Amino acid sequence: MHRKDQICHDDYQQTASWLLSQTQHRPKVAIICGSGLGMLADALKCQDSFPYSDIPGFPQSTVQGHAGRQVFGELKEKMCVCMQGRFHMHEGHSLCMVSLLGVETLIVTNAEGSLADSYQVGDIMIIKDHINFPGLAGLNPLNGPNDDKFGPRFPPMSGVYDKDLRKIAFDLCKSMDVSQVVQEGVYCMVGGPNFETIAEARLLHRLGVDAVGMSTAPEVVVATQCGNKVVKSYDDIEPVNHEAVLEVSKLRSHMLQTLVTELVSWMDINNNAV
Ligand SMILES: O=P(O)(O)O[C@@H]1C[C@H](O)[C@@H](CO)O1
Ligand code: HPA
Repeated sequence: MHRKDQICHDDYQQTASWLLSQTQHRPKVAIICGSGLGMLADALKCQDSFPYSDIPGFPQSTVQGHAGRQVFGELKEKMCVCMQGRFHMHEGHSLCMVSLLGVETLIVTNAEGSLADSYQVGDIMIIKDHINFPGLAGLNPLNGPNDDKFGPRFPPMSGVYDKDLRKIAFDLCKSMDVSQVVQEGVYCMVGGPNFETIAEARLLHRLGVDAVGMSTAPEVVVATQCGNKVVKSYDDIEPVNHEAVLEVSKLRSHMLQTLVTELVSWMDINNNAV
């Protein structure tokens, strides 16, 4: 949603309360669907879905391949909420408010560009850590006066990507017999919306970045401040333009959907509908 220095906790709370008044679902897991990966939301059973334009105080998703709906429903009998369309920093928003819905675990997917020499187009990478480039330069979603209702002023970011959930994801990939296309690596967020120059890509590669994209890090920073566990997977691609990104993400969309579905089914979650 909006930057925290523009919108306060009460505003987020009003939006969250409105959503909770419109649905019986009380999700413990939130899934952010990356470019071209919105079918994760379509798979939810007993859906209640809300176009962003109908949600009070919600911005619009403007990137092609992001439908712009908040979808509540069940995945393997676990209550989830999917953001079918995320807000990128380059769209002027940098943060989601799913924590106020009672969500405890965030699963983030996206479609990004590979830099690691050993990666192939279409590989799936499980993120083990990130570099928040805009954040390092002062463009942080936590900028502005801190409201302790969100979380601490100086939240630690070591061990953000939950080790146990990552292990479960890898074990699931083994049992799905797809380990050959699954990688683990470091993701770097850049501001976009232009893709990197060759010199910029080389710089990131030298810094140890395995894949680069324009999202995810701010969502994970905010979710971590709010006390959520995060697991992250994404299609790793070598794009030349956004259409190519969407095309490649289609390659693995089914596999990613199965992986996220199985991961959710393994989570120890108590459903508590109203
Ligand atoms: O939402 P994600 O991170 O999957 O979207 C990527 C990043 C850019 O917005 C866009 C570039 O193709 O796709
Ligand atoms: N760079 C930044 N963002 C991206 C890329 C990329 O190469 N591919 C998909 N999103």
